[in-house]
Amino acid sequence: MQWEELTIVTSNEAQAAVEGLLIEEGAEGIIVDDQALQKDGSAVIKLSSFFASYKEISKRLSVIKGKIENLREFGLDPGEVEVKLREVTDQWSDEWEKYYHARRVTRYLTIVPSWEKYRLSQSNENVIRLDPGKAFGTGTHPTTVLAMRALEDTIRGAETVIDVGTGSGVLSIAAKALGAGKIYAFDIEKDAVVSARKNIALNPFAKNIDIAQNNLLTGISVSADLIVANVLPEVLLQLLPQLPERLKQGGRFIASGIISAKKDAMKDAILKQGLFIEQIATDGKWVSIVAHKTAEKE
Ligand SMILES: C[S@@+](CC[C@H](N)C(=O)[O-])C[C@H]1O[C@@H](n2cnc3c(N)ncnc32)[C@H](O)[C@@H]1O
Repeated sequence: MQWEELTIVTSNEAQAAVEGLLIEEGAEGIIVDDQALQKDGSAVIKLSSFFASYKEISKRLSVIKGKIENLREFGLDPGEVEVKLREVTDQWSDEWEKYYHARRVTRYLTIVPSWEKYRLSQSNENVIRLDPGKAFGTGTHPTTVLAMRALEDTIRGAETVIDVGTGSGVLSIAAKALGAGKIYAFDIEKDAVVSARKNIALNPFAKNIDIAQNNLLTGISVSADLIVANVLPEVLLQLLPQLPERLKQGGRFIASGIISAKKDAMKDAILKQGLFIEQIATDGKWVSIVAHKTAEKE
């Protein structure tokens, strides 16, 4: 198969955000070189991302460059950005598999690549099998891990869950492993829906998950006990006004994908929807927030 390899050199602090952008543009995989150096010897991050040729990513280059420059508005300095595009025919996925191994990402959840053999080390460990067609599909990104930790703290059993921006489906599968009931998973990207379906099929316990292509919760009439969304802050801001109607009384919202510079703005925006913040967690420069609909005793 013909691929286009888009290589972006950026700063360490912008790495995760640029990865997020590449995923949203439809990258099928990303290889991160965190040992790269610029000509002057300063440390940089080199992200090699792979796109199917038919996606004609070359037509999106100026948009991608613009989005990277816009990260400055979110308090992230992408440094001196270099962007290169070339055609490749080799099997990048062989390369990818070298970097991706089983990892216990939270107390109870372990992510295991679909091709890797794995023996449980503890009886309370839940294994999630994933085939990372997309980089966020690895389940090991800090924003995904924060969301999974919040799911562990929140799920008691049988909750109806909505997963907004499901990507590889990892959070829906995690919610199932933790005992959730019915799950509705949505993503704006058709490829993500396909990838989520495949990953759900890899995990036989993950039954009762409906997946559909949808923009946020527009046109959705389900009410949920729990809504989880790991998406970029600007997407979270669009989602917030839809939450009060879709959450049951006492229902919870888990927001992840928040860069720490945006934490206070996000808290304010959540409070404006009449939700109450009950937990804020951080991992490096990433923040997750858990909020609920009805005030217990604040
Ligand atoms: C950062 S990834 C998270 C994937 C996965 N939930 C995880 O935690 O690893 C964000 C996902 O949100 C999706 N997304 C972005 N904007 C969206 C929108 N307006 N409606 C639904 N999904 C959206 C993207 O396609 C992408 O799959």
